[in-house]
Parts: sequence; structure tokens; C-alpha cells
Amino acid sequence: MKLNLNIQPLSSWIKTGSEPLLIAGPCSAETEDQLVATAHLLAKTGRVSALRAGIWKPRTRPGEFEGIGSIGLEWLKRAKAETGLPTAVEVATAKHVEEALKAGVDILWVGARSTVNPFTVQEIADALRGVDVPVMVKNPVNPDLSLWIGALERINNAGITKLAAIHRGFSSHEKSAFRNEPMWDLAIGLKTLAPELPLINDPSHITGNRDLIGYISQKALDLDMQGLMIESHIDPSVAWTDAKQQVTPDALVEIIKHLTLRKPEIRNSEVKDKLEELRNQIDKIDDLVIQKMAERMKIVEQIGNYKKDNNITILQVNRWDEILNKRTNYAKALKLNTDFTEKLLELIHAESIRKQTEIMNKDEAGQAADKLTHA
Ligand SMILES: O=C(O)C(=O)C[C@]1(C(=O)O)C=C[C@@H](O)C=C1
Repeated sequence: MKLNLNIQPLSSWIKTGSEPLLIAGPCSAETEDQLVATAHLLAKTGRVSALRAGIWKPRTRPGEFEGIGSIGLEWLKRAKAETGLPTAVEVATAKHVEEALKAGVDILWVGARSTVNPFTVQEIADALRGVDVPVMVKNPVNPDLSLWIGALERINNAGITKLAAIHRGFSSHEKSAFRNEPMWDLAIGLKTLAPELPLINDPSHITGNRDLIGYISQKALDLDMQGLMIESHIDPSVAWTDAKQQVTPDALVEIIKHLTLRKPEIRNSEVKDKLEELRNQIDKIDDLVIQKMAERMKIVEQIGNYKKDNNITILQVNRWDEILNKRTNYAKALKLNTDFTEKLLELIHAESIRKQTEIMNKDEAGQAADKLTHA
């Protein structure tokens, strides 16, 4: 089911001419000179549609630089006046919203640490009621699509129709090359549920490493995301926050120059025909896969009944182990990715267990339901 969001196109609130759409600026506004000088260099590139800067910074531990605060809004005003770049800041409280709007900030964003908390998001949404300002909502720090959607809905329900989502990656305790795991599935999930909602990628926070920004940006564009938000600092080596993931405005241009822009629409009729032919083949194979799965589940059901009559446990570790080994080896020989094969088999096995659990407990569940209805 699609989400019921009331959204205006991106082009109604930000300059979308030069692709990819780029929002750039320092992680934090540190000094007036640093912010204004960075803004001038970014404006000079001719590629940037809005200037971002953190004024209020949520830090994990106390004692770190928590943002320059409201004074930074004055610097942003000056940066905008001198460069013509619209400005964007993160807001985390109703007071931030009020101050940012009073200072004429053009775009607001809700950070990942705020998106996790519906109370915070609602407070921000209430402060936005009756205001016509674009708002971008970053994904929550934890990989929970519902929380992300919930935050977007709260802001949208407050009357904000100039809305976008920002994909900045998710916390994970697993060791990884990234600061925040992209978990692309969640971004694809959001795009599938709300195709009209602009989705902007934040490769700076995903990578935590300027050398990987180009790679993630390309992948985001190939997944049909509408723009990029990249942290850029006049001199990243002395940045007060997130130094490793910031790039100079010159380096930013280099990254952008190397990106290949691809379109979701297929215009060439020859390409269209060839794609259609291949997609027809996929349709047939997918139907077969589903058919075979249904057949497999019928057998799983028979085994379930047999296990029930003979008091045999559902889980059969040795058999499962044998299946995993045999099938992954076979899949490997057919050049299928092992990780994919394992995930697929695990999914099938989980469904078998669900199905057999249902069979095992059918009578008990039925009796419990009877008791309830006759109580
Ligand atoms: O072989 C069984 O006992 C089954 O019930 C089938 C099946 C499977 O889906 O392949 C399901 C559960 C068991 O843990 C092992 C295998």
C-alpha cells in the first residue's frame, strides 16, 4: 500500500536545474569567516542549490562542541545575502524552529537522532503548523522504516507539503567500512511506498570518510535518488566536527564531475523493446519460483502433520544444516552469491517453521479461541 502524503515537487522549493541536485556546506558553522568563506567558494562552483550548516549539534557525549548556537543564524543570513544561496539548518526543538524561521532560514531538516523520537518530531511538527517552509527528514539512527515514515507523516500532517527524506545511513554494531550502514533496502522501501517523495542521499554521514563519498553518491543516483547532501568545509583539516568526512568545495566539484547521471525513463524504443523481452523472461521465471515455493510449502505442511502425529520436533538441525551446505555449494557452482543464497534459504526455512508451528498448535489455538468465545 502506498503512503498517503501530500507532496509538492522538489522544483517548487529548490533550484533543480544543475544535476545532481546538491546541498552542501560545513558540518558545523564554526566562525563567521569559515561559514561565509565556504559559502562563497560553494556558490562559485555553480553546482550548489542550497547551503547547509549545523548550528545546534546533537553530540553523543557531553563536552564535545555542540554547535555555535543562535549566533550562527546571523552568519547564515550574511552568507545568503552575499552569495544568494538559500540556507538549510537542522532543528531539534520547537525553539530551534522558531529561531530558524525568524532568521529567514529557507529549509529545515530533522536529524536522525530526532526522527527516532515521535515526541520530538511531534513538537517540531506542531511548531511548523501554518508555516510554508520546506522540511527534510533524515532517517532514524536505527533501521526502522516505520519510524522514518511516521516522522514524515507527522510533519506532513502539520501542513508541510514541501517535504523530502534524507538517507544518511543507520547505526550498526557490526564492523564496517562505513560510519553508518547504508542499508539501501530501507531507502528502496521508502521510495516504493512513496514514489513522489523526493529522496536525498547524505554520503558524508554514510561513509564518514571523504574517499568513499563518490562511490556512495553514484550508487544513490543509480537508485534514482533526487539529490545529494554533502558536507563541505573551506579547510576540512581544521574542522571542529566530522573532519574526515568533509571535502573542500574544489574536491566537491571533482566528485560531482565524476558521477554518471542516469534516468529512470527509457526513451530509446530499441532499448525499451530489448528490456521488455528480458522482463518477460523474468516474469516467467518469477512465476515458476512462486509456483515451486507453493509446492514446497505443501510438502512442508505434510511433514508438519506427520511430525505432529508422531511427536517429532519442528526444527531438525541436522537436516537444515545439510540443506544449507548442499544448496549453497550448488548455488556457488551456478555462480550465485553465497550470501544471497543463505538469506533466501533462511527465509524459506523460517516460513517452514512458521507453517509447521501453526499446524502443531492448531488444536490448542482453536480450543483457546473456543474458550474465549464461550466465556
Ligand atoms: O525436513 C523437515 O523435517 C522439514 O520439516 C522441512 C524443513 C525445510 O523447510 O526444509 C523444515 C524444518 C526443519 O528444520 C528442516 C527442514
